[in-house]
Amino acid sequence: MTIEIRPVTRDEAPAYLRVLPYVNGLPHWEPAPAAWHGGPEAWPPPNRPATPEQVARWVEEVVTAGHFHPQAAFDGGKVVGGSAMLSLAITVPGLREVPFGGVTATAVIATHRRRGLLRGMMQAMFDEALDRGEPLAALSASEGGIYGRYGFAPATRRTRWDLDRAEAAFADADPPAGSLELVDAATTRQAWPRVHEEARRRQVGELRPVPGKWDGLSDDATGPDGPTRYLIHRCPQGDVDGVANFRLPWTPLVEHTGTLVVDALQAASVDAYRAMWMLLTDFDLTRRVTAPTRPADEPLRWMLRNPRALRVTRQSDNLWLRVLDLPAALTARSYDTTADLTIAVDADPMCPRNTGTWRLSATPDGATCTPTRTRPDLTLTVQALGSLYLGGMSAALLAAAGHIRPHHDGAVPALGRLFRTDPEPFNSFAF
Ligand SMILES: CC(=O)SCCNC(=O)CCNC(=O)[C@H](O)C(C)(C)COP(=O)(O)OP(=O)(O)OC[C@H]1O[C@@H](n2cnc3c(N)ncnc32)[C@H](O)[C@@H]1OP(=O)(O)O
Repeated sequence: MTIEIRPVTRDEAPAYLRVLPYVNGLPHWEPAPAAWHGGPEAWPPPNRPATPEQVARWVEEVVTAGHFHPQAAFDGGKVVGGSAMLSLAITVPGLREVPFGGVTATAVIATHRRRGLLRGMMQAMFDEALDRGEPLAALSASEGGIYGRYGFAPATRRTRWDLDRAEAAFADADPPAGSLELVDAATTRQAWPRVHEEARRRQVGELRPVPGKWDGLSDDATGPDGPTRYLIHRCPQGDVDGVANFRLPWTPLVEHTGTLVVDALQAASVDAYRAMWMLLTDFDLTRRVTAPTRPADEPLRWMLRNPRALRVTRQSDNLWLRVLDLPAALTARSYDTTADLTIAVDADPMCPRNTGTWRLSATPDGATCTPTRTRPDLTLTVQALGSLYLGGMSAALLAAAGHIRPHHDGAVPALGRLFRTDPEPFNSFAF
């Protein structure tokens, strides 16, 4: 078997797409209970294999979108695996925007798995991302056991929670300022980009969406999931500052009847956030609300008279991060404290320039990161650095798990103080 790994030409794009599970109708999410997806079901229903018209439409998107960079593995000229990077941007500590390569649309056909094809494509994508000046890579992992070996590690979390309507009383029941409106999909397609743009600039971990992200929203009912309904909030001046997509799905299971599912909710103000949740948690003829893709630290809990009523029913990793260019990444974010720390990174064969000892001199105004020969304060894996980068992971926890090795007392607390951010990083959607 001679495998060739290289970018995909326009003529090869249909064959690249057809190896992908979401195109050929094979499972593309891990089944429960370890599933990373947020839906209430044990395993999401499979897609039907794409029609030739759909493939033709996606080919146009793949080859014409400047931000889409596909790679494929060829065996005897036939596409047997594919992966792609999207050029995106993420909000990092200091509320700065940093470009990154988002790994997506990845698969190797069943006959060619476990032979290093994904490793080969990943290496090609890392090299291209570095050439484009993207110091980070990120992804959502279909399975938790695959991506650590390429240097990725969980950097944000997401939770699914349930709240029974009978327990959803708010501690402060006064109506928030502004007004709510139930709207159609066309209005929502306009509202989402505005609200998300405002919110993502204030939330570490949030992503700049790809063009057309909300174009697919519709008012059509699709099967038992029911049509998506849309809610917006306007501030007293009339501007939209909150938006939510929710459903009232039909189910044959008595225990799931009367469930209102909030698929997405984003607010650019506290009033919009509180007003939307007040309506959605007290919807007539429902019993409970379930929200599948929410931050681990949901302010709603602390708005309730009974905070315990909001029950987390699934928690999983969300965005996995990989530092490709260590000095560029560490100087792209800011730090709340002033500190000098010397960190050594274990061997990183896929991005060898990361390996070595680095002196990070951080202040709230900026940081420098330069190679040094001095004795390090601590040694860590590139995975630990990926988990720490957005400020959501405890350095003490990673040290206790053996991913950080301090060389003197005080090194791990100093690292923790330097990297931690509040609130916890969160990305409201994947790519
Ligand atoms: C970011 C996303 O797009 S998520 C979607 C990912 N796609 C899927 O899950 C679709 C179904 N799965 C697949 O198509 C393939 O299994 C892939 C793409 C995940 C992996 O492709 P492969 O070419 O088999 O991976 P590759 O051979 O490079 O694997 C490298 C290592 O990962 C291991 N590995 C790969 N997949 C798995 C897995 N599912 N579970 C456990 N280990 C795995 C291999 O055994 C190998 O181990 P080694 O480094 O110790 O030798």
